[in-house]
Amino acid sequence: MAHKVSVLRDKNTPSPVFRQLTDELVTLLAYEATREVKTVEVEVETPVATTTGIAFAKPTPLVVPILRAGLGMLEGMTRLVPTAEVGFLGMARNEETLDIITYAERLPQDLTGRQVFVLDPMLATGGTLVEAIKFLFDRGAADVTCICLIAAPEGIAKLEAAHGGNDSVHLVLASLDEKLNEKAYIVPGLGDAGDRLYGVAH
Ligand SMILES: O=P(O)(O)OC[C@H]1O[C@H](OP(=O)(O)OP(=O)(O)O)[C@H](O)[C@@H]1O
Ligand SMILES: O=c1cc[nH]c(=O)[nH]1
Ligand SMILES: [Mg+2]
Repeated sequence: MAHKVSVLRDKNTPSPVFRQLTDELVTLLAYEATREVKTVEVEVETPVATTTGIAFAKPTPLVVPILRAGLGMLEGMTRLVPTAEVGFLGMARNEETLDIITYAERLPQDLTGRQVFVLDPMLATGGTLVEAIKFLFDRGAADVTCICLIAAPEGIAKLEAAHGGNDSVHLVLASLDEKLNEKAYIVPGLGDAGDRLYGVAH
């Protein structure tokens, strides 16, 4: 995993390779993130006999990539949990004020009892994830697991302060980096994940 993160960080890694590596990394992280997913026993008919298998418990788990950069993680996640449902949140950080603007959402109004898996490669100040988690709990989510590639200690601290007491909030990471710079970018980080994935058109 560490090797993949190193290539991801390299500013000379072009978007197609960056996308491929993001996809591979999230599948590795998703394995860890879904260890606690609620399951139920189901009867399975094999070509030979009837047996007991397992399936996701209802309500179906919900995967929520945070646009733009979270989208780069979606395929890798749905490859591991193909029967999960997918909802979308579009959130952007104002680079001057660091305020978070939620500019799009396509999510069920009622998330009562649902296990939600949030996808976002970067946890910098924590503003985006704190807001996203609040949004999901406000709609009734039972449990939120955030899958990120890289985090700064400042972002972890903000998440702890906002949701630390809630043992239904979980975080899975590929790398905990050193700090934020004066522009609130993660150091050493990988730059702006959305730009690295999709080019600079924002
Ligand atoms: O922890 P924070 O300080 O909130 O920063 C992290 C957020 O910043 C980046 O998104 P950005 O706002 O650049 O939008 P993008 O995903 O469309 O690039 C990244 O994808 C995270 O969502
Ligand atoms: O380093 C950072 C910080 C915020 N958002 C990013 O995409 N990268
Ligand atoms: Mg983003």
